[in-house]
Amino acid sequence: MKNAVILGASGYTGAEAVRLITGHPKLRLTALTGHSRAGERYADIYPSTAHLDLPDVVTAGDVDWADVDVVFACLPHGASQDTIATIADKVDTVIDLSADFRLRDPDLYAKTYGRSHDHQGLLGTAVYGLTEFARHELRGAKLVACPGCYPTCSLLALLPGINAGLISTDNIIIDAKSGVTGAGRKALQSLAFSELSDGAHAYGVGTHRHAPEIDQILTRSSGKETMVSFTPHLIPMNRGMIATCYVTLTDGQSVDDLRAAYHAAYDDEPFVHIEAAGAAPQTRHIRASNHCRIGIFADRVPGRAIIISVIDNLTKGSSGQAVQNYNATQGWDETLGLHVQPIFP
Ligand SMILES: NC(=O)C1=CN([C@@H]2O[C@H](COP(=O)(O)OP(=O)(O)OC[C@H]3O[C@@H](n4cnc5c(N)ncnc54)[C@H](OP(=O)(O)O)[C@@H]3O)[C@@H](O)[C@H]2O)C=CC1
Ligand SMILES: CC(=O)N[C@@H](CCC(=O)OP(=O)(O)O)C(=O)O
Repeated sequence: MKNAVILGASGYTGAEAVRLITGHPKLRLTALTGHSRAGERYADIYPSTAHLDLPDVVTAGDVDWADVDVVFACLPHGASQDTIATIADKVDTVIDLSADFRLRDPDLYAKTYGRSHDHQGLLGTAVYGLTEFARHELRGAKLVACPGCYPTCSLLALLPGINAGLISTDNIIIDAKSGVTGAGRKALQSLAFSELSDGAHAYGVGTHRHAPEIDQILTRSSGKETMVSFTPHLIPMNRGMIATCYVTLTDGQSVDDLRAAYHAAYDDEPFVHIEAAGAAPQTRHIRASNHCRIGIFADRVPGRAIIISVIDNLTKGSSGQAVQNYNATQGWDETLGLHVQPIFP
């Protein structure tokens, strides 16, 4: 057994990490941290866990780091890099769910996140953990930067086509929608039921911080400087996310070629599935699971295709992928702890 600590266990991704890790056969939770909720019983924060024997919530400063093997950091960006810098040499592995170690260029990080990156030595050691495309680097990694939820959903939809040279890097358009848990558990007027329960809106139009993250990976994969058009929306849904990607096929390529490339990339993957031709993926088919479903369509505009991807933002989009990444660092079966089936309906 490995001893695991969850930083930010009082938040939504932290709670999802608790749900998954308590079902993991090789992980034992030894500490849970919070910020404003430190000092509380975990069951008072999440009553659904009352039947579990979980540690009380403490601050990161109160954790006894002796014998801790792995830390799942479910903290806001900024707080995450500062906290990880104080513990990285005390534990074997840090799996960071925040944005702090995703962007390779510290200047781009500062521009995107409005603060400096103060731990650039650590930044240089981080592996970008989009598991399906990072296995070799993940094995033995000490610090893993889990991708953002929108980048996970979008990149799973785009990378097989980009890697096979079937999709042009020009004019990629990503239209994405997220459930409200994507914004975390904080109490904000803009996240109130009365503000959100019966409407939808775009946000971060032309400016969202996940666009440079997607650009970075597509540029690295294609070898061509790539910039995507990316617009996220908030929709009245609790958990789940959908990314509809409009792409141009490279000369002479067809949607059948595209489908063949996606099957080649994903048919052996435990968590990524291609829909039958003509079928569109639905968020309710992956709800509360680590699965991603992808639909591939010809556009009515000749030479263009539409690729649609769905994930659960709290599972494949954050804590599920985090557990999958830890399994990969250890060389374990990647599905350990992740046999949670989609909740339906
Ligand atoms: N929600 C999602 O779908 C996804 C989130 N992420 C990323 O995961 C991270 C966590 O997100 P999420 O769980 O949604 O957020 P929440 O707001 O739900 O939880 C944040 C957690 O961090 C703690 N915290 C807040 N401020 C500080 C601080 N200054 N120092 C230390 N701890 C602090 C909170 O403690 P307390 O509640 O006790 O105050 C809470 O435990 C973020 O970086 C987010 O961007 C990534 C992918 C998807
Ligand atoms: C609905 C909603 O607000 N979603 C969040 C994304 C959550 C996420 O993945 O953010 P990180 O990059 O910080 O990990 C947002 O758009 O900022």
